[in-house]
Amino acid sequence: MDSCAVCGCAASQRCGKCHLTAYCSKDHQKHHWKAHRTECSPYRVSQSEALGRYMEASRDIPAGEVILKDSPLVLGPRQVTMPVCLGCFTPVNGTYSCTACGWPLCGPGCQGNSLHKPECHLSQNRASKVEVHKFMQVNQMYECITPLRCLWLRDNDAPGWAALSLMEAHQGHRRATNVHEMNQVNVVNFMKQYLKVTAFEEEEIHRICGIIDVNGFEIPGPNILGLYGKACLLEHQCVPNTMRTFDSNFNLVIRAAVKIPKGHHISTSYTDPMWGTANRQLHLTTTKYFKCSCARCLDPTELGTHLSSLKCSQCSEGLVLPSPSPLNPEVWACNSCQATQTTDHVEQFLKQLGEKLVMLKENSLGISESFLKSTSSRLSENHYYRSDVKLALAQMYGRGGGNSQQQPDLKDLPKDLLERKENLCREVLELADLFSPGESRLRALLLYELQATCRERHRRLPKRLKNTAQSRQMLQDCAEWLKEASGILQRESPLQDEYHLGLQAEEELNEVTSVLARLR
Ligand SMILES: C[S@@+](CC[C@H](N)C(=O)[O-])C[C@H]1O[C@@H](n2cnc3c(N)ncnc32)[C@H](O)[C@@H]1O
Repeated sequence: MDSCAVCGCAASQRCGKCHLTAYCSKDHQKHHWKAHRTECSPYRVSQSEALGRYMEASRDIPAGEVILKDSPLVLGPRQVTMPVCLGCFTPVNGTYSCTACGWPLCGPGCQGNSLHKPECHLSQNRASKVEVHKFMQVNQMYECITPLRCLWLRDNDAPGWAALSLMEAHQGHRRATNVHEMNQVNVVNFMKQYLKVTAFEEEEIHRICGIIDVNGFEIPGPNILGLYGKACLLEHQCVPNTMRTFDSNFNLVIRAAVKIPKGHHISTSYTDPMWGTANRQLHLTTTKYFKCSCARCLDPTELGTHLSSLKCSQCSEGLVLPSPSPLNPEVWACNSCQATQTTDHVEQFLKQLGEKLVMLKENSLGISESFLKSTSSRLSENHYYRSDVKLALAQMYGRGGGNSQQQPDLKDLPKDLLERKENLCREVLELADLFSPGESRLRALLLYELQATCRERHRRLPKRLKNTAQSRQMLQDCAEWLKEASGILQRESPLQDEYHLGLQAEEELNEVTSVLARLR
């Protein structure tokens, strides 16, 4: 039974807005409103047959508002990882191991790290210490660590275990999959046979593996997976209305990316919003066990962008789209001449192109441009493969350095390539704003590149044109883009490169502002 937020007595009513704070009577609720209104959660938890539990806005939420800050219930290495320190997650090479259990650590400093406690205790049933031999490559021994940290809650943290146990595991769907088989070998059998951990039933271990897959958040950068008791309730949408960041303590912060009106569902993206429909669906069905049927997924044109469309090889104008629906394409058909291609043929073609794309090396400007040229007659202009390459090029042009070929710095970039960089930024930005609306990380990265090209154009102007209204406006735009980019990027954790780019953007903003002040 809940207890009343005012007197602590048994409470049978809840705040009608957030559905979280409880009261014993209407009087106590009224009395508490003055204090509660500032903290009344902007979301409430609802439930439907199609979604299970989900969050909806309990009032209008303005863009940028923090909806939720959630501390991790469990942090552990991702399932597929090379050996990392089980205290701080940095890669390890075996030079130091925990003196109690034998799992490699980065050094004695991490031996007392409380994160390492579960597997350290649970690995001590062995007659000898754990031995890891395979470093600097994926090592299956680590697949058991995050499950062990979850299972540890059962006997050591009752509220944490209760929160974890409420999470969706999709056990029924998982049972017939390869993932279940792999979990049986690498987690269940490994725990029993190698670690000699016998305190958990097989079914319980599988359920935890399901909970990790369905609810885990990958923390960008340091190879960590986190489970969060509240944020796990966020539903997926292919055009989400929130953005998420992690602070340096791995707390998850969810902000409204756009205004979310009262009653609207609050969503995040479980995939990369810049992927095409088939790839997003594949990820969702194989790791989250549901088919997304949002407006974007149901629209063969992906909201008019043609992110997944091909160009017709039979006629010169048409685009080839999945038909009758992207969720169940029987064929791919040209929207001009109606010529069709089998789904298998399209998948095979995209698979081969995808393999080529993976081979494009970082800093290979020429090869990336050739990829765009060679695919221009086969893929739609915005196709996700092309957009991926355009994004890479937008960031590469003017970066300088480079490994094999020396790439020019921005100041030495020929005029046509400076223009090319600017156009690429604008093209990808349009897609990013549509699929990750609001203040997304991708928008910030693109604004940073865009302002760099625009400032460089200003720098190249002859002296007499540097102080016209038009050229001052160029710098004014740069200042606005830098301000927005630095604000977005500095919300990231200082553990991430993006945060440091945010600091750099702020410094550059100061430079632009002082140039503008001198010009006026
Ligand atoms: C991280 S959990 C979200 C919370 C979950 N609904 C619950 O009740 O615990 C992810 C699961 O929610 C459901 N879900 C989330 N977004 C969905 C969507 N757009 N369409 C259908 N199901 C969705 C799926 O079952 C998915 O595996």
